[in-house]
Amino acid sequence: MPSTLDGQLTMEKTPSYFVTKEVPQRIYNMSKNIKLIVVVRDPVTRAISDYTQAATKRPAMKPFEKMAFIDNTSRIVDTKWAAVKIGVYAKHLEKWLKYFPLRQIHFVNGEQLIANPAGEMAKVQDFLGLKQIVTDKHFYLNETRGFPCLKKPEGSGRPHCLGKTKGRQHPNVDPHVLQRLRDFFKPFNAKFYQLTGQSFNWN
Ligand SMILES: Nc1ncnc2c1ncn2[C@@H]1O[C@H](COP(=O)(O)OS(=O)(=O)O)[C@@H](OP(=O)(O)O)[C@H]1O
Repeated sequence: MPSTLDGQLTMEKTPSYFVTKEVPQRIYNMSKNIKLIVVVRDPVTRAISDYTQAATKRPAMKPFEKMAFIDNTSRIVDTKWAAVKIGVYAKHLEKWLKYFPLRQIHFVNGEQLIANPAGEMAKVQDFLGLKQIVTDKHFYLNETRGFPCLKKPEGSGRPHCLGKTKGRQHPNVDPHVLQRLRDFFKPFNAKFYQLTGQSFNWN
């Protein structure tokens, strides 16, 4: 991490921090008072998003319906598959809570970040003790992308949307497979709501 002067905030993001088991202790050793932000979304949609991204790089990948289970007959969810494993948020969070109190962790609701970006950003700014600089004036819905993009409130400068690798079309997944995954994640989601004190209404 670069040095931070008085009055400055340094931010750093990598999605894999949340799920890499050595990271909470490493970060604790660097700073016990650090503020942590985790963006979470429905783990079933997250798994499909993860798969979509991987399948773009590896077109020979098996269909999602085959990847999700350990074999074709038993319908046991493959918890070793990263797309599934990462979505078991409660297990990852428990490791962080051994080092950091909940008040130092802020959870951004990934669905709300799309539906109401200014609202989610207000909570982030609050958590970081910042003035409410980013507001609804900074977002507009890009109809073509179907996602919010950033704009300068004064109308000057070009708007900025995330790159083409974000907000990709997901494959249609067999509804029975989706239901099986929903059932699998249900208790872990409940545990996550209990640990965070927040309900994300994923089921
Ligand atoms: N504003 C805006 N524009 C485009 N996409 C948006 C936006 N806000 C959130 N999202 C969702 O972000 C998902 C991609 O995030 P990732 O977690 O893959 O990003 S990364 O791992 O940090 O690179 C991406 O997932 P996919 O839809 O599966 O591509 C989006 O659903």
